[in-house]
Amino acid sequence: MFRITKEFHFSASHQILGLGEDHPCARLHGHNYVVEVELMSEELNGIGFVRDYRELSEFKRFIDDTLDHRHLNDVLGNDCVTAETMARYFYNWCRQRWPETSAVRVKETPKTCAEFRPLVYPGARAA
Ligand SMILES: Nc1nc2c(c(=O)[nH]1)N=C([C@H](O)[C@H](O)COP(=O)(O)OP(=O)(O)OP(=O)(O)O)CN2
Ligand SMILES: [Zn+2]
Repeated sequence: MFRITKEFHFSASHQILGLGEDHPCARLHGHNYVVEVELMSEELNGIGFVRDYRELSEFKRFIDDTLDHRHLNDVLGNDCVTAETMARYFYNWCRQRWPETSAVRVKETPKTCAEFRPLVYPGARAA
């Protein structure tokens, strides 16, 4: 099995409501987000790629156009924008375009990481 990853970076604000008032994340704050997209395949295409990293530039454009330097609660339309919910949101976005997508990780800080990975990897053939 082959596995490739590519990182994407953006900055945005959010506020997690429903936490106690004394919880710092209930206050408006921001992160320099790092999103890591993972693709897996048992086969390579004729070039020897799981998929050309350059094809993932569409995800970079999506992030820049819709999320970068924005307030995530407004963009995503809810007040529970956690690293976990973002990882699932990004997974679904990537999976619709690239069937080899196997997981997405979201890092809000250098010390934390949330991953969405379906329990059963649906599998995909190389494009
Ligand atoms: N399971 C989750 N826990 C928390 C999330 C999350 O998305 N999922 N988010 C936050 C905050 O939004 C933010 O990420 C702060 O996290 P925290 O680790 O508390 O960051 P700090 O830099 O303040 O941590 P230090 O321990 O002071 O370094 C909180 N929890
Ligand atoms: Zn936060």
